[in-house]
Amino acid sequence: MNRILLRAAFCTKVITGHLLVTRHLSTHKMAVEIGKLKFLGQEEAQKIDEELFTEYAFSIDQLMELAGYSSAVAIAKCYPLENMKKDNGALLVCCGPGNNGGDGLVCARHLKLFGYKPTVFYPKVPNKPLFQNLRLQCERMDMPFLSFFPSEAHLITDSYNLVVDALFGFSFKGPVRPEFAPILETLKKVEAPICSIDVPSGWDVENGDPDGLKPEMLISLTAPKLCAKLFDGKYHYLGGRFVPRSLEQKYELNLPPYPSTDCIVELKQPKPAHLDNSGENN
Ligand SMILES: NC(=O)C1=CN([C@@H]2O[C@H](COP(=O)(O)OP(=O)(O)OC[C@H]3O[C@@H](n4cnc5c(N)ncnc54)[C@H](O)[C@@H]3O)[C@@H](O)[C@H]2O)[C@H](O)CC1
Ligand SMILES: [K+]
Repeated sequence: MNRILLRAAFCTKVITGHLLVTRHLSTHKMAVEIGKLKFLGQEEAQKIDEELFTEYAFSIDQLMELAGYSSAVAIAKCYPLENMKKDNGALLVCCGPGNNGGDGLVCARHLKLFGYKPTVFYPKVPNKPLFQNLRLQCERMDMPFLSFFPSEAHLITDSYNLVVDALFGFSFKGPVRPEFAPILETLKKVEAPICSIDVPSGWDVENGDPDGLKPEMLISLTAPKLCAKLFDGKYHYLGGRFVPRSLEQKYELNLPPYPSTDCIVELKQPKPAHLDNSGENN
């Protein structure tokens, strides 16, 4: 019961002496104890982030690229372009003023390269080269930027196949300030699926928000945050496959194995045991 199921597609090559064995386990399921996969509190998420930059000498651009790329890959997997009915894959990507917003811009860029048609809403661009450049890259790739947020939710529902929510991540502290409050209020009423990067925006990072956004998809980065325990949308993915083993061990993250060379892994709440007849869940 108290487990997360990981659907992993494996293709492993094992060389033993002169024997080459190739194993294809295409629908193999692995169960990971939910109690083992760490759900991070706000401070711990920030500490790990800080340590990646200091102790492990990563730059923010590197990690943001991987975070945004894995988000785009997860979205493309769950919402294939060929199934999109509105305007050949029109999407709205909402980007906030911090690094979560940066992930959103990277995600938009990769979605564009995958053939989707992202429009970006980026109301507060930080005065730092990183964000200015990310915005410019999107502009130069012919992505439209909205100069104001549509006040009516149906305008968004009618025009876009889905909304990427990259407004706030693990540094959000509620209540939401007035400049972003109407945006979140409108997003709550949008009927197109919402895909939240790292944290559903406006949710308390640890306690969620029962009256907040109800994303259909959540892409947790590094490790899920505590609020992800309350996520009950259709798809929950883990991305950001950049955590060194020693850091994972130090914080006892117990990350699930990513399949093969994938940058994402799906996290699935199992059905209650009495409903699951597959036998694979035991
Ligand atoms: N290690 C990783 O997993 C990585 C994750 N990445 C992404 O970075 C965000 C966290 O980024 P950070 O800049 O620390 O914060 P946020 O984007 O969550 O937001 C900060 C931003 O929001 C403003 N703000 C905070 N509270 C409010 C409020 N109540 N109302 C309005 N505005 C608010 C604040 O002033 C800042 O401007 C993480 O979630 C991942 O998505 C990295 O990209 C890679 C490494
Ligand atoms: K978000």
